[in-house]
Amino acid sequence: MSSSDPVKMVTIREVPGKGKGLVAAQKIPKGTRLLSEEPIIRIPEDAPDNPSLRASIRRQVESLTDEQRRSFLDMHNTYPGSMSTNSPSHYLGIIRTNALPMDDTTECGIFLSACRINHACDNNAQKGWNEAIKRHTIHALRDIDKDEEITISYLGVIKNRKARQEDIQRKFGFTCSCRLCSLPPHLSAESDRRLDEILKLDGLIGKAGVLGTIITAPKRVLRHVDQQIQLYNEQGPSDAGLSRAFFDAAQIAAINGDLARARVFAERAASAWLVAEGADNPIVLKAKAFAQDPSTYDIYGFSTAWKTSVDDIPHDLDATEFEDWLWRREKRHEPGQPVDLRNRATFPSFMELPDENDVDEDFFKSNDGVNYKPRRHWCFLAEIVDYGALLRLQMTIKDVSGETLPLFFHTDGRGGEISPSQTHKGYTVAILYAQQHAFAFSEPGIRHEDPPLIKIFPISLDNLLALSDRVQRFSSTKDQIRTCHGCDKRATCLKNCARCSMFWYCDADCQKVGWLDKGHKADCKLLQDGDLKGLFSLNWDEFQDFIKFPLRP
Ligand SMILES: C[S@@+](CC[C@H](N)C(=O)[O-])C[C@H]1O[C@@H](n2cnc3c(N)ncnc32)[C@H](O)[C@@H]1O
Repeated sequence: MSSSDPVKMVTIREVPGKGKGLVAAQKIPKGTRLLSEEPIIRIPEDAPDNPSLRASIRRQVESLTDEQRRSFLDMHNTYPGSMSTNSPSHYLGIIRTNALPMDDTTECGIFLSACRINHACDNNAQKGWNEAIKRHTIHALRDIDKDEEITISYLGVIKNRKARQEDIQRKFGFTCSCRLCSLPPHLSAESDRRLDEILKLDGLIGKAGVLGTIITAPKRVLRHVDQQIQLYNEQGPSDAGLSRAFFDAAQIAAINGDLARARVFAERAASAWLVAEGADNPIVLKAKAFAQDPSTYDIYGFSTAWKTSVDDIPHDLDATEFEDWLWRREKRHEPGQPVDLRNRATFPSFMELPDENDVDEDFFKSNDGVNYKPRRHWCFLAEIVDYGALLRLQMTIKDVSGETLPLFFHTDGRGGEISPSQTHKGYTVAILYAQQHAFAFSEPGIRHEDPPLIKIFPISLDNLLALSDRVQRFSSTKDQIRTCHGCDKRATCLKNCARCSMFWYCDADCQKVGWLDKGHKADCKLLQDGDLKGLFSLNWDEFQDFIKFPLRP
């Protein structure tokens, strides 16, 4: 990250097809500050052309040294007006062609070397205004070879090829032929798909809002950032959007009280910004301060749903496990192993459900942009808190995150399909493909229309989840080793319960312990229900066609 002599590091040269450009005079490591310049001329951004602007520009040009003036007048002008190189229109044309924004001010400026840098969509350097030193800086985003051209992006957000080409042509009047714009069609299509997806995720993350889904469904927003970062990394690791994305993740964690992850994300944002902006840039200092003590950040702890301390950062995980922890990724479901009913991707809370009025791409996919079908199956679990029937059966239910909501039965039989013996406080409803519905006369809830999509299990939600924990422990196999439900011994040759075929035992004695002392009598009775067993054995991640009750795994 050193800032050595810029004269030696870069040089201005003719670049075929682009006029002049900046070229590396030596090998330059990633993160090196290539330039740090004060403006020689500054004007208000988007200033209208009027006599006072022209007078200000003339004054500034006249006060340049001879060498500065020569360099300024040698700059490219895409606004040919007056033929005279000494006229204010020519000056203004040069400024409009070359000026770089000074982000924290409302001005833009002419910088003798930075304004010589040509554009590439896969730029190897990053431009930025550093308010602390009042200079414009250029940093190497990756290792740059001697004689390689230094490039920056003239565009704010990187879009697909067609949109980029249109923007560049419209705003700057040239056609970009960088490596990214010259990819063969199939690779270009792949890159476009990633960039479109990144942009779409950007929209979803931006829409989330500090008091919106960041609090009510934080895991979903974090998943969007996780996906975005994976796409950035596939696209090319040096995109400037990466630092922003890590900082977004740090904020999502901090807002929800998760200091451990907030620290890790903020550290990653700081390191990415350090490369692109340099150690003295306020944004790097801000990210470092955030990482140092995320609890001092003003958005910390709006919710305590994810409360952790910075000491909770795990140190004994391998790289993949650490990323899974960091991003709160649901454990991938291993085929042949029982499904975990605590997995919120498959068994979401109400706030995590898709909204009926939106196409939530987390849940649905389309091949033609018109017809959508589920990406996977999902099932909403909630406990009956209350119920009644006026015009139709209605329930108040409590979901996995403790939120209560209404469930209205808009079936042909207005809920009459549900037998009274099932309508019981403390029982758990399971609704396949549930979506959020905005009722005109009540708070948001679920409008249930299709009888085969609902099932009521005679068990409380807490007990169902506890049963799922036991199933995870005593019904799964790792390297052909199982755990005896009676004595916890781990072995390969256990016998399974002949009734439910899900729990395993060393022998009849252990089975007796399991049955009488460890609650298997009740569990086994519940597991006689093929639908409950189905919840544990269905392949939820692969959607072929809609499933319904009774489940046929
Ligand atoms: C800020 S100047 C860059 C320096 C300029 N080449 C010069 O000779 O002074 C911007 C202009 O450079 C040219 N330019 C920049 N990037 C280019 C690229 N990738 N391909 C072709 N021309 C480019 C365009 O004419 C553009 O309007």
